[in-house]
Amino acid sequence: MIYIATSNPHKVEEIRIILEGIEVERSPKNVEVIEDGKSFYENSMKKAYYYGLALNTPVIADDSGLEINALGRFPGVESARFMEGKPYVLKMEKILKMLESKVDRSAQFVCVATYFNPKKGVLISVEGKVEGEISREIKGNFGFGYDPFFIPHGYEKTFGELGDEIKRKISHRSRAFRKLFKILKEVEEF
Ligand SMILES: O=c1[nH]c(=O)c2ncn([C@@H]3O[C@H](COP(=O)(O)OP(=O)(O)OP(=O)(O)O)[C@@H](O)[C@H]3O)c2[nH]1
Ligand SMILES: [Mg+2]
Repeated sequence: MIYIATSNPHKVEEIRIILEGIEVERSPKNVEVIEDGKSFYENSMKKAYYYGLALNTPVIADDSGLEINALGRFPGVESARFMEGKPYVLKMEKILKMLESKVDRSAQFVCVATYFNPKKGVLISVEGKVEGEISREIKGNFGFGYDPFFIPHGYEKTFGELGDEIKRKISHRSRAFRKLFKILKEVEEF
């Protein structure tokens, strides 16, 4: 069993599906981590490091977000803090307004997955991405956050409409965590 260094239950559910066969649990402690990093890497490593120290056992962390190219890869590492506390539908409506005058609707979800073993000082971070575009309408209730207006390349529907079956195969999170555990199978007894 391995703890996930997150306060986000949606991530725990998705990582559990991705890492089928490996038992994962949400951290029993909520560790206050200031996510002031300029990159997903910095925030992901910070979360893994501080949770790993607090729990004194190996942990995995995820820092992720949506980058919209015509908006200078906004909201990026600010994805969670943009309009903090407001429902995601309001965040998405605001972003759709920001995109009204733009031709380029390309975007990508990015996830950096980090493993930290405080006993051996092993820290490994890998990135996963899924390219796509921002839809003109908010559609579907699957997934979480900005899923209902992100259409992954190769599909006509949003992640919100496509659901777990597709997302678990192609999402930024599944790509990052599958890559991470491929390495861990070699370097740590997983
Ligand atoms: O629609 C989405 N589908 C996804 O698959 C996805 N993955 C991340 N995000 C967004 O990016 C931010 C994460 O911020 P984040 O990595 O800091 O996580 P968080 O603050 O929720 O929990 P924690 O892991 O930091 O405790 C939040 O705004 C999420 O909505 C997603 N949105
Ligand atoms: Mg966060």
